[in-house]
Amino acid sequence: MTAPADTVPPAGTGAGLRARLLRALSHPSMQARAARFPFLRRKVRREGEALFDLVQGFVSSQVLLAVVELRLCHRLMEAPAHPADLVATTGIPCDRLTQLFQAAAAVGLLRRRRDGLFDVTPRGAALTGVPGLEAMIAHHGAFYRDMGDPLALLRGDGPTELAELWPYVFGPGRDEDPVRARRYSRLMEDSQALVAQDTLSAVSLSGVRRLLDVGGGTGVFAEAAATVTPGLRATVFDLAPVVDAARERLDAGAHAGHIETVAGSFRSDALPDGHDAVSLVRVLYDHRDDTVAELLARVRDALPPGGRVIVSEPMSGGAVPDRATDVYFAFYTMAMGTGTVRSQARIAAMLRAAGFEKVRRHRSGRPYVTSVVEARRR
Ligand SMILES: CC(C)=CCC/C(C)=C/CC/C(C)=C/C=C/C(C)=C/C=C/C=C(C)/C=C/C=C(C)/C=C/C=C(C)/C=C/CC(C)(C)O
Ligand SMILES: C[S@@+](CC[C@H](N)C(=O)[O-])C[C@H]1O[C@@H](n2cnc3c(N)ncnc32)[C@H](O)[C@@H]1O
Repeated sequence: MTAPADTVPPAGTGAGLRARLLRALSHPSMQARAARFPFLRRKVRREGEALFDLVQGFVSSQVLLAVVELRLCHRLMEAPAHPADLVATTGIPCDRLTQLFQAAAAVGLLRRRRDGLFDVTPRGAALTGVPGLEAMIAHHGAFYRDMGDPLALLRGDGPTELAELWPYVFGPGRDEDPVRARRYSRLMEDSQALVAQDTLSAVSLSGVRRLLDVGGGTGVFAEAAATVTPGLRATVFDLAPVVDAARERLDAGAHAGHIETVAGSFRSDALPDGHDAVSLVRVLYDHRDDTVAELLARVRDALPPGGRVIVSEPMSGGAVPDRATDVYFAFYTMAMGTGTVRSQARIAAMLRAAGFEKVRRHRSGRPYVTSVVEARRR
């Protein structure tokens, strides 16, 4: 099959040369021949490994899930062990458990010692300490089932399990079950610690007296902001069942007197005013462009001229696609139903269209945790 004429650059241009080279590299005989040249051999091997890594990604993820479900890193942090030591408590035959230990060592979570015992590596120890990470890994079953047929997901055929897990994206009405709201709030709460840490190291809130955290969940970000900003008072705005859970959490914490909660929907209610900054942490990527445009208009209306809006969430790499956000978060938000990851440039454009100026895109140290864009109301 030949490519359409407009995709094939004229012969003799650099792009034409590149297209011919790529076509040649797709032939097995050419791949074998390239591997015979010492200066190409390393490149050929690396490309093979990179392709194999893509092929086996799901299997590695499921090894990780088994490690998490068995609390293997926790157990081995107490004392190094041989797989045989865990047969009785796990109910897994020794030969299979040995395979799991080997696999976990191969992906860098465990280390096989000379005496045949296994212990954890710094990576395995870090896995147990990253707040919310094990809960996130454990809930991936729903996501992976949605990814089981990626073309159906891309076409938007049928319901997805993640949409059931995060029902609030469909708006009030689907989100009144308090047990369900508590469950998703807990997942967000657990994974918020790193996001708050990176957001607050990207932006300084000094000078902000009143912060409104829209879609603030159970108030973890508001608390973190109050902790690093003396004198800051915050308001958490979220749907009624989430706000109930927030109040319960906040009342037991150190900043209860400094953090108010207001229940409402940003789809139908005006946002509370009297704040000099508004944060939107992991909120926009849950929603379609029209919902986001309306929300940003409400944020603008709630702020005084010069007031700040801070957007923090995993963002697409845009012109330079990013592995964590353009793969994992893009498909995660797609499976949620209405969400999408947007690049910093796209969010900046939406902010400008909503009446904001002086847009700043902060460089992210960990795009897989969050990226930040802030702006001022005109
Ligand atoms: C001791 C010896 C021998 C050497 C020491 C060497 C040394 C110092 C090593 C360093 C060890 C160390 C301290 C490592 C620390 C590692 C850290 C902090 C890792 C952090 C990793 C964070 C990860 C992987 C975060 C993942 C986050 C995910 C998957 C979040 C998903 C969130 C989702 C899906 C949210 C969904 C909610 C919604 C609704 C879409 O908004
Ligand atoms: C992904 S969570 C983020 C929570 C928190 N900001 C965080 O990063 O952990 C999105 C939040 O937006 C809230 N939300 C969704 N739709 C909303 C609406 N229409 N009005 C107010 N809050 C809403 C959800 O209840 C949820 O708490």
